[in-house]
Amino acid sequence: MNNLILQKTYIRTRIKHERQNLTSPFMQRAAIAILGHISQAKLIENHEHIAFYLPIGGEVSCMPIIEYALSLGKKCYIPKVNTEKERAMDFLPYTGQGSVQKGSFGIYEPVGDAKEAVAPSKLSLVFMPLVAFDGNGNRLGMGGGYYDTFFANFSKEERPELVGLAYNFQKVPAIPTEEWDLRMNAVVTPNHFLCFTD
Ligand SMILES: Nc1nc2c(c(=O)[nH]1)N(C=O)[C@@H](CNc1ccc(C(=O)N[C@@H](CCC(=O)O)C(=O)O)cc1)CN2
Ligand SMILES: Nc1ncnc2c1ncn2[C@@H]1O[C@H](COP(=O)(O)OP(=O)(O)OP(=O)(O)O)[C@@H](O)[C@H]1O
Repeated sequence: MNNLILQKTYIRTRIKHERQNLTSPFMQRAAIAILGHISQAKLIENHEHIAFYLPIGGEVSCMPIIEYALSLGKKCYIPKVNTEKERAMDFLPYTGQGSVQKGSFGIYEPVGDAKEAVAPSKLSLVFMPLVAFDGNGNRLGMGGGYYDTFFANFSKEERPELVGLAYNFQKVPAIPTEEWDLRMNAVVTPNHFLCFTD
């Protein structure tokens, strides 16, 4: 393995380990605090088609934000790994807890198939799971390359607003980057709404 991949693997392992030990009250408080920043910034109000994720392994929960977005009449989508292609996922409509089941990697995914997926160009706001981030908006994910691949063919202008959700301890001094790594526009933590400039 080259040095860059080793560094990514090291950061990923360390932070994933730290995330495993979070308690449910801690995670609930964080999710509510994050919703507070998002509602105060009126981030949801300007968008109609919004992508979320359903958390695993100590990721920040989007559930309070999803409920808030649904209450505003927004269309919400959740990723589903497309097992027929490499590093591919689709965003399917989220209509409530009854419409999801455990899928790839043990993550809850919508029951429907890829035919129901939203056209990627409709999404204007995407909440991203992440393992670690840095002060330049670089993101380290689970290592599957799913988000990088999904947005690889978008030009900068077409790309939706990418907003990571994280706990404060997921911020690291620097994430080593490869040419395909996406930069996020913002990261929301329980303490801060961090916007990154170009
Ligand atoms: N909640 C959530 N949904 C998501 C993602 C994500 O990061 N988080 N993804 C973003 O890409 C896609 C799935 N990508 C994944 C890529 C790799 C692994 C993975 O390596 N999992 C470990 C076990 C999980 C763990 O460590 O807790 C494994 O299978 O060994 C999981 C998901 C689509 N849906
Ligand atoms: N646009 C791309 N073109 C070719 N290969 C890619 C691309 N994006 C990602 N990959 C491949 O996917 C692997 C994982 O990428 P990376 O470590 O950046 O994933 P990640 O951002 O942590 O994962 P995820 O987006 O699934 O959360 C890379 O080693 C690379 O081989």
